[in-house]
Parts: sequence; structure tokens; C-alpha cells
Amino acid sequence: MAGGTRSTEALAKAHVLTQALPWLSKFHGATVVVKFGGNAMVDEDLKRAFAQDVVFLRYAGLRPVVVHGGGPQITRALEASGLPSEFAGGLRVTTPAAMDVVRMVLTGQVQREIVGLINEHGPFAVGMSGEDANTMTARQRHAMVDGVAVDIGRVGDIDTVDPKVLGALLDDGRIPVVSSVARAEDGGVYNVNADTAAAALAVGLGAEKLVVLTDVEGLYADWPASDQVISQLTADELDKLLPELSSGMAPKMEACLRAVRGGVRAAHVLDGRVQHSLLLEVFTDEGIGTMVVSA
Ligand SMILES: Nc1ncnc2c1ncn2[C@@H]1O[C@H](COP(=O)(O)OP(=O)(O)O)[C@@H](O)[C@H]1O
Ligand SMILES: CC(=O)N[C@@H](CCC(=O)OP(=O)(O)O)C(=O)O
Repeated sequence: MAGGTRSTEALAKAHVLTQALPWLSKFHGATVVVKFGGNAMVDEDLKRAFAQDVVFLRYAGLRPVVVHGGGPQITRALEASGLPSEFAGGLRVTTPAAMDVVRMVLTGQVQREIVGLINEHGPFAVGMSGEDANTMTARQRHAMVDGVAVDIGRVGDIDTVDPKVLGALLDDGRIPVVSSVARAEDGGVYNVNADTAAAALAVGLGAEKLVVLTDVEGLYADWPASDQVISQLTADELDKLLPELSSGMAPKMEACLRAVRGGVRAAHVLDGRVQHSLLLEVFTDEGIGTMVVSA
């Protein structure tokens, strides 16, 4: 009896592995940009599981690039410095003083921690800021509030992406970990929403997929009235929905739309509170979260 149970369990494990086979073959050599943010980034177990998943992708022959957020960490650091946190259209109002804090937290703290967690598995992660080697340049971005463009300071929208350094790191088997700060035309830097930065890098790298981890199951159809997740939608359907979206979901879904319109085959929004949701999305038949496709 016990032997029978053992062999059933073994078969189930083997089934999980064989289920991954078509996906391993399909995505071998593919570049996948993963945006890490939300609750997944504040829970210790989830952070470790995320690092494992990214290293798994690398060993499985994919080329993962991590772009990270850090909104909650920035808010805490601003508070500690006596600076206010204000958002307009899902984007942080960023004074020059706040920009210094944003840059310090993203590149100096959050990015360092992710690099450390990944490198527990080997010498893979190399951290960089989008401003390094002019990988991302930006121009000022205004927030849209009730159809009106509002000046929110040093917030940028990506102007150009130079993927050469990222490509060289990937060719060398590394996992780039990029913070969403971009070089400005005036020689300074801009604070870029991390979903926006991830989408721009996915397009610039010709990535197969953009995967955005967040703190909800996906895009809810009628939020906050219901929590019914839209499992798949086309770029045109999303375009029509965009004006109705609020808070952080607006720049996130706009980024998914830009990625898909820019040639990325699929953009996914996944629940970062579920351990290993990244692996489940890439290597199993389970449709989780929300997927945006071109048509
Ligand atoms: N239609 C929607 N579907 C899901 N979440 C939504 C929706 N509209 C607004 N939200 C809010 O957007 C949040 C995700 O955006 P944000 O907090 O910026 O995420 P992250 O920190 O992962 O970038 C959700 O936690 C939810 O409160
Ligand atoms: C312009 C803008 O809003 N920038 C973001 C950058 C970090 C980010 O996007 O972090 P999450 O993905 O964790 O929200 C901010 O200052 O919070």
C-alpha cells in the first residue's frame, strides 16, 4: 500500500516535470523581463522564492532581466526624511529632494537586496540603474488627472533604450537587476514608474514576455466592486479600458499595452503574493493572472 502511494507521488512529480517540457523547448533562449514589486517585495519568504524562480529561469536556458519597484520603501524613506508622499495618476510627485531619496532607495537599497538574494545561488545578478551607460533616457512625464496634464516634477517617461549593456550581461550568463531611474536630457535623472521602465526595456530587448508581479491576482474587471480577474485581453480591448483604470493599475496596464504594441508577444500581470507564480506562469499550462496579447 505504502509502496503504491510512493509510486503515485513519484508519478505526479514526474508529470509536473514533463508538463514543463514544451515550455522549456518554446522559451529556450528567450528574453523575459520580470517586474518585481508590491507585497512580494516586502515578505521574506516571497523574496527568496522570487530569487529561486529567476535563477531557475536562467538554468532552464531563458534570459531573465529583473526590473524592480520599491514604492513602499520610498514612501517610508521620504517619511523618515520629513518629506511628503503624494501621487497623481498613479505616479509619485517627485521634487528634486524626493528624487535624491528615490535614487538612494531604489539603486542603493532595494536593488542591492535583490542582487544579494539571487547571488545566494551563484554569481548571476549584476545590479545597475537605468541611468548607467545611458541604458534608459527619459523626458519629463506629466500625470493625467481628470483629463488634464499635471506637472509632477522629476518624473520621466522613457525616451530611448540602449540595450547593449544588458545584452552583453545576458550573453555572459548574468541576470541584470535594473532600477527604474533614467538619465534626463539636462544631465540629471528622472524617477520612472517601474512598470513603465520594465515595458520599455522589454521592447528594447525584443523580449518574448513581460511579467509584472504585483499585490493583486490580476486586472479586476470592475474594481473595487468585484474581484473577478480578466484572464486575457487584447491590446485593443485594453486600450478601451485604460481611461477607467485608477491608481497604480493605470500605469501598470498602460505599460503592458506599450510592451505588446512594441512587439513583446505577451504581457502578464501576476499575483506576487503567491509563491512561485513566475514559475507557474512560464512552465505550466495553468493560466494565472491577466495576459495581454496583441490580437
Ligand atoms: N482594476 C483593478 N484591478 C486590480 N487592482 C486595481 C485595479 N484598479 C486599481 N487597483 C489597485 O492597484 C494596485 C496595484 O498597483 P500598485 O500598488 O502600483 O502595484 P505595485 O506596487 O505592484 O506596482 C492594487 O493593489 C489595487 O489596489
Ligand atoms: C514615478 C513613480 O511613481 N515612480 C515610482 C518608482 C518605484 C515604483 O514604481 O515602485 P512600485 O512598482 O513598487 O510601485 C515611485 O516613486 O514609487
